[in-house]
Amino acid sequence: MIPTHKNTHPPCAEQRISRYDWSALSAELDEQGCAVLQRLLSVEECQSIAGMYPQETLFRSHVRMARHGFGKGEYRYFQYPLPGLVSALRTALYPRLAQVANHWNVRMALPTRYPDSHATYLEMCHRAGQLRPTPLLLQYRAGDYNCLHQDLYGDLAFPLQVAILLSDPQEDFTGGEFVLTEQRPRMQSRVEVVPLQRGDAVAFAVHQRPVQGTRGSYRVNLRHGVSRVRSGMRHTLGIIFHDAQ
Ligand SMILES: O=C(O)CCC(=O)C(=O)O
Ligand SMILES: [Fe+2]
Repeated sequence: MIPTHKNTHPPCAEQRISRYDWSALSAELDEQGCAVLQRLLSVEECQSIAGMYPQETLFRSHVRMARHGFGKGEYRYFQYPLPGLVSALRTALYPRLAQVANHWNVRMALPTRYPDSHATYLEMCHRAGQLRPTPLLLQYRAGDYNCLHQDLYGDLAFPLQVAILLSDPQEDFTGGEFVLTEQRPRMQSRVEVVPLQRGDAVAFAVHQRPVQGTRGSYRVNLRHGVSRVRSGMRHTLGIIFHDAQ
């Protein structure tokens, strides 16, 4: 029998990241502070990652949001070594976002420049005492929500992060929209609701970004959160690029 050379392996993270139009995504990040990478993960990959939630040995800590006033719902931070796909996505996404981050810092007149490789950036975090991994898995049930926040865990903070919706908004849950707010100096705040399908990733600014004004760039302060889940269950994978103190 003639073997069929159909490649049934999922593409490696670097390959799938390189398929996106990064000049369009970078322009969207510059203009809006967020951009969606449609269908970054397959349905099977989403189910497999969401299915890790009860496997306690994969995680370093478990946070019940209501106890801290963060909202309602729960999340777990992964432990090193991260699951293969989570680690590969973190490594492959970083250099694309580092270019955007460096461009932003030029525009905001901030001196920090980010290295090209995530391994080098993690070494910087580790030298600064930020050793604990930050990728996390979130789980929301009906009535749960995530208050507006910024994921800062020490002096070093990479200015962009990624969240991947692992549940199907048509089948698994209703409500539970990803939202971003942008606080502008001496102006009213702007809100953005980001529509996501299962497997979509949203890249967004962690805490500040430049906005082009009539007389140069000014800085805005961002927060993100999730509106109340009306029914069902919603899982998200969060990829944060700095490690935590
Ligand atoms: O559940 C979400 O969509 C948001 C998760 C979140 O806050 C994060 O990934 O940092
Ligand atoms: Fe967050």
